[in-house]
Amino acid sequence: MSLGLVVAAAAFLYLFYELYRRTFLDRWDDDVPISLNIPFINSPRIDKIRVQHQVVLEKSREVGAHISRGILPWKPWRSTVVVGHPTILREIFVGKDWEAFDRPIWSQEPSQTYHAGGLILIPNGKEWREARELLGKTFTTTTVRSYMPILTEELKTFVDLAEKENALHPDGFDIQEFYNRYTFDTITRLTFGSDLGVQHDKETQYLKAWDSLLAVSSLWNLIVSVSGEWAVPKSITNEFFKNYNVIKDLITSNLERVRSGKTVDAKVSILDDMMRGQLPEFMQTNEEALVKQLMTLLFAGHDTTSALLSFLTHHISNNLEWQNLVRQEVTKAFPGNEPLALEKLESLPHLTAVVKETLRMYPSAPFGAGRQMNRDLRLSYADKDGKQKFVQFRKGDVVMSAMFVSQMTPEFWNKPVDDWDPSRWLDDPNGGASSPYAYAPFGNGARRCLGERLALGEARITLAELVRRFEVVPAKDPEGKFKFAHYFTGTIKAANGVGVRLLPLSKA
Ligand code: HEM
Repeated sequence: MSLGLVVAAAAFLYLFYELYRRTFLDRWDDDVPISLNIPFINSPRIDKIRVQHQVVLEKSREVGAHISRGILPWKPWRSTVVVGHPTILREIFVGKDWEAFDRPIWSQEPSQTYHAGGLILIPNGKEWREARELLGKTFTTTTVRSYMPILTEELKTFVDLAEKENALHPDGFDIQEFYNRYTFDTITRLTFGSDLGVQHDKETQYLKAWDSLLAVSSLWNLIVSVSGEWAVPKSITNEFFKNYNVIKDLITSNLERVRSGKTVDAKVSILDDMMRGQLPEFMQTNEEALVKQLMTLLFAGHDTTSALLSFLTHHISNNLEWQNLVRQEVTKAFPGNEPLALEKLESLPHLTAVVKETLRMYPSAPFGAGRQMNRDLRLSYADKDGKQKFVQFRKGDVVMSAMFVSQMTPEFWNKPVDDWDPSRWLDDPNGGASSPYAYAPFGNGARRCLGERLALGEARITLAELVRRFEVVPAKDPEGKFKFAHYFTGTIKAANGVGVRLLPLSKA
């Protein structure tokens, strides 16, 4: 190749890059560090894909910037802004422009069929408000308390089965696996009124179909985000709809049951409650829209609660001091094995502190629900030296609310953030954070998690029952098969399960 050609190629590349930079990279004109993301190579690296929440946190600590922007080189007009700074989180959740942070367009794509249109992914606007109002009625403090008979029954099954497993494996067993089935039975029963019995039989078609549905749709999403809908093989869509239809049939059969006036075991269900109210028009005229609202509850309320219980049990089993504090509090409030009641459990400070602290270190959905800008917006925040900084959002930008970052950044907390230390919550509702928006495991504002009271109720009642019956200690694990780690698949889970032994208290 002649020297002239090399010079011409270099000049062309330089001009191309300059044009690219000026047109795309400089257009944001703010203080947010920018990186060109190449999926699987630097963002997230393929070997780190399961711990991307930790990678984001580490990067944020390393550069001291708690907001960052990534762009795909071939889609430079749209950036993804990861926000872990409480000032901007506040704007996203409750600021005067909160509606500019809408749900993402991709949430309307076919790969999201099972819950697109459900409350989590429905765009801001009339249909979302109507759905939120309807479902909101089934998640008030009073309604959640009325779910106690179902919660108590499922809890009893869980404890019986865990006790049997414990007897079979004196060195310890994985309690996360049991939580997974317990929370699935609880949420399906509360939502549709169906007692699926997966606690007794993990091979039931429903749990299998649900797990496959989530796995296949993650794969589908991944292909779409890197290449586009055209690249999704037919085998994936077929597998998706096969599983989708199992869950859909379960819901529609319950819809028919409610419409024909039958209730299950004379117990309540969210579906029964919903159908007693006035359905918004868009759900009356389109049954699929109604089905999706219910599927969303299953999606939102299963993994998240199971993760909270798993991480809670991990820490309680490794911290007998706090376990004893919670036990003393529970046995004092419910002497002589009195039945547990949510009203009283909600007022126990140590129980509340351990749950809050667990959600600080392991917010089940570490990036919340994705958002996408429906218009341009420029916001300011102060860095740690009090200097004013700007972040420019452009229409179409994807925005991730990274509460995992704000909850784990030393700058925003007055005690070490890497320690599980529930005491930070005893005297301060903000846990010693410099802003009430540094802590947001359930989000905040108009789109705050609807199931928060239910999730907290399940966590409180389960932990209270466990610690008043057993001393919960770590599994004997010389080979490290339960080595503690967490991984990310939209929600976080304990990567190797949570190994425990349950020592009945009379013999402990
Ligand atoms: C520990 C358990 C849970 C955690 C940590 C959690 C967390 C979250 C988060 C972070 C959001 C997004 C908030 C935002 O982007 O502003 C959310 C939304 C939502 N969650 Fe939960 N969640 C949990 C359990 C549940 C349960 C049990 C249900 C119901 C069965 C539920 C139903 C919902 C719904 C319907 C939304 C969407 C609300 C809307 O967009 O209007 N969640 N949740």
